[in-house]
Amino acid sequence: MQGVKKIYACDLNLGEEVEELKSLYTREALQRKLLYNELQELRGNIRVFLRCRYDSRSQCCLKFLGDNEVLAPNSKKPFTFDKVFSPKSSQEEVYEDARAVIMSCVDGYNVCILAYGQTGSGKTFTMQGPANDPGVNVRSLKELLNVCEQRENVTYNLKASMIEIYNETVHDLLSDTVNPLEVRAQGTKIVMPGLIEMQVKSLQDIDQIMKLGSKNRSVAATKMNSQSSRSHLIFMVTVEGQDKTTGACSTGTLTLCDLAGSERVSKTEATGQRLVEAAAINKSLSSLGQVFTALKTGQLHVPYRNSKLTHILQPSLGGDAKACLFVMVSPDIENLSETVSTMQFGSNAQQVQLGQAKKNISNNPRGS
Ligand SMILES: Nc1ncnc2c1ncn2[C@@H]1O[C@H](COP(=O)(O)OP(=O)(O)OP(=O)(O)O)[C@@H](O)[C@H]1O
Repeated sequence: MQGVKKIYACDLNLGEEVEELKSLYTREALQRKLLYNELQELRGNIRVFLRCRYDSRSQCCLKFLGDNEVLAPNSKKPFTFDKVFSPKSSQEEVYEDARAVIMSCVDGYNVCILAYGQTGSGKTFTMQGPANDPGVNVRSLKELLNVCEQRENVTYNLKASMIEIYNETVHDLLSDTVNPLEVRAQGTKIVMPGLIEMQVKSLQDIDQIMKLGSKNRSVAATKMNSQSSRSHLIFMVTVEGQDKTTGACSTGTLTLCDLAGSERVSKTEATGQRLVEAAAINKSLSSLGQVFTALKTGQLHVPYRNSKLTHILQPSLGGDAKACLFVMVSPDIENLSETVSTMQFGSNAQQVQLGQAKKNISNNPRGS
C-alpha cells in the first residue's frame, strides 16, 4: 500500500510509554486522594471505613470494587466508603488510613474512632487486636509516644482512662471497684468524677493499662453475669502539650470506642438478662444513629443525652471534632441482612459534616 508507513512497536518504544502513563496515573490518583482528603477535612466529614473480617471457614459474599466500593449480593448499586478493606487487608493497612486523623490529637484536636458492627464481625480485632498483631488502640498509642518524643520544642503529658458502658451504667476499668461513674456536662466538656487517669510515658505503661483494663472488664463481666461483647468499651487518651518557647498550651483527646454488637434482638432470640442487655445496646446504638441523622440534617437539637454513650461522646462528635467510623462486617452470606444494615448505618454517618475541626489551644501557660 502506497503512503502507508509501517510502525513497529520498537519504534514507539511502547514499554517506556506504558510505564510513563502508569506513573502519570499513579501521580494523578495520589493527587486526587490528597484533594479529596483536604475537602473532607474542610467539611469535617466523618470518615467511614468498611472492613470485612477474615474467616478461613467461609467465602466472602461481598465484591470489592476498587478502594472505595463494595457490592452486596443481589444489589445493583455498590456502597461507597472512604475506604473499603477486604478480608485480606492487614492491621497495618487499616491503621494507616485512620492514622492522620488520629495523630491530629497531638495538635489539640478532639478525635474519635468508633468500631460498629454485629457480634463477631471483628470490632475488637480491629481496635485492640492480638498482642502479636495489635490493632488501632495500641498502634496509635505507640505512635503518639513517638511523635511526642520527637517534638523537642513541646513538652507533652499523656494520660489514659478506660470505661465500659453496660446496661446504661458506666464503669471505670482502671479501678478495682465496680462503682458506677456519674456523667456530667461541664461547659463543653464531659466529666466523670472519680475517673482514674493513668500517665503514659512508655510502652510498658501502655501494656500495663491494657492488661489492667482487660482484667477488670472480665472480672466485672463475671460479677454481672454478662459477656464483655455486650458492653461498649471506651478508651480515652488526653494529650496535653506546652510549647517551651511561647508557653502556649494545647489539649487534644483521642477517644477509641469498641461498640457492643449491633445485631437485632429478633435474630438473637434473647430473653431475660440478655434481653435487657440487647435493649440497652439497641437504645444506645440507635441514639448514635439519631445523633448522626440530626447532625447530617443540621437540626438545632442534637439528642446527645438520649444515652450514656452519646452523652460521653458529645465533645468528640460535636462541631469541633474529627471522627472516623469503622463499619465492620462478616464475610458470611448467612449474615447478609446484618451486613447490609451495618453498611446503611455507615452510609448515613458518612453524610455527616461536623464542620472544620478546631484546635484546643490557649495562649496562656497552664496555671497562669
Ligand atoms: N481481620 C481478621 N483477621 C483474622 N481474624 C479476625 C479478623 N477479624 C476478626 N477476627 C477473629 O474473629 C473473631 C471475632 O472477632 P472480634 O472478637 O474482633 O469480633 P467483635 O466484633 O469484636 O465481636 P464482639 O461484638 O463479640 O466483641 C475473633 O476470634 C478474631 O480474632
